[in-house]
Amino acid sequence: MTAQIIDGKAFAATIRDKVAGHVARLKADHDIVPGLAVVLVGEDPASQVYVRSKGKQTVEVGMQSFEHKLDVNTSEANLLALVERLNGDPAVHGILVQLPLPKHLDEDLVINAIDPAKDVDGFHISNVGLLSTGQKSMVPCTPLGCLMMLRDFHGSLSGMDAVVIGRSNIVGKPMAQLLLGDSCTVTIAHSRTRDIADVVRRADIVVAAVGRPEMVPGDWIKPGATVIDVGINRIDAPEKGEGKTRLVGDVDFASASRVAGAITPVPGGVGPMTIACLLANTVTACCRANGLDEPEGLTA
Ligand SMILES: Nc1nc(=O)c2c([nH]1)NC[C@@H]1CN(c3ccc(C(=O)N[C@@H](CCC(=O)O)C(=O)O)cc3)C=[N+]21
Ligand SMILES: [Mg+2]
Repeated sequence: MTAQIIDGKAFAATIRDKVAGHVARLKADHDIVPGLAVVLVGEDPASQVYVRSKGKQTVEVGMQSFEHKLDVNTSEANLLALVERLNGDPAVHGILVQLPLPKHLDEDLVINAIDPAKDVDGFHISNVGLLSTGQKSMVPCTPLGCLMMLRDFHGSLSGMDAVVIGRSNIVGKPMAQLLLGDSCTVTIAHSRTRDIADVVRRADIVVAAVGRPEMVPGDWIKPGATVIDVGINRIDAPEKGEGKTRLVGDVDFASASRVAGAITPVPGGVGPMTIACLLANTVTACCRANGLDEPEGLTA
């Protein structure tokens, strides 16, 4: 069997089209332009690439983009002062502080300083609590994108066995909450899970989010299962030439795609959906801030 490829890049383009439509309507009917502020501390090259990509796509769908770049040695007080300023800025509906932060900055402190209504990453403890109790919240972009692809492919997820590999606050835990919300039977597996191959082999849905290149082999996958690969790992690719690299997921695509029913590729799977959902969350936050009906099909 050869798995169907779930094209996240194409799906993300349809999400951006919907977002652009809502943005145009907000402008025409209410003279409102949604704004997204992205804060980058330091000069990590990969982070710079993502931030540039976010800014470009924000503008492409008609929203305002505010980029704030701070020196790698910036103080916590300085960063918190910026967050406060953005919290109070009515042109800013969404705030994203790019993670990871340099070691001397307390990520939890900074994230929880963001106004939860502007927390388009969904990382603030208020949003985490709201999501886990099934209340309206801002939902983390990567898990939201995964959920959208799963719903699109399967329709209802009710009663399916889902295994999430990885227990991070940014992907694993919120992913599990969303799958539970859609009535899956959810297992979270991680580095200490016993007989992990057998645990994963039970799953109708596998979401791999560990950040270890190609750690999930095809023989962990139940024939016909749907595999969502969240990992984006840059590895050496000497076969492409001296010093070259390539992107791979947390799943061994070659072997898994021979067993799975459907699978997301890397690149072109979850990554583009993450950014599309960031734009979707910004429109949602803007509508809520203005007491307007929020866009349908762009929230969990
Ligand atoms: N507060 C915060 N929120 C984030 O959402 C966040 C973050 N910090 N820190 C860094 C990670 C990483 N991230 C990616 C988003 C899109 C792609 C993406 O579009 N990737 C392309 C490939 C890009 C390439 O070629 O390098 C793809 O998978 O097809 C990748 C990575 C968001 N992050
Ligand atoms: Mg830190």
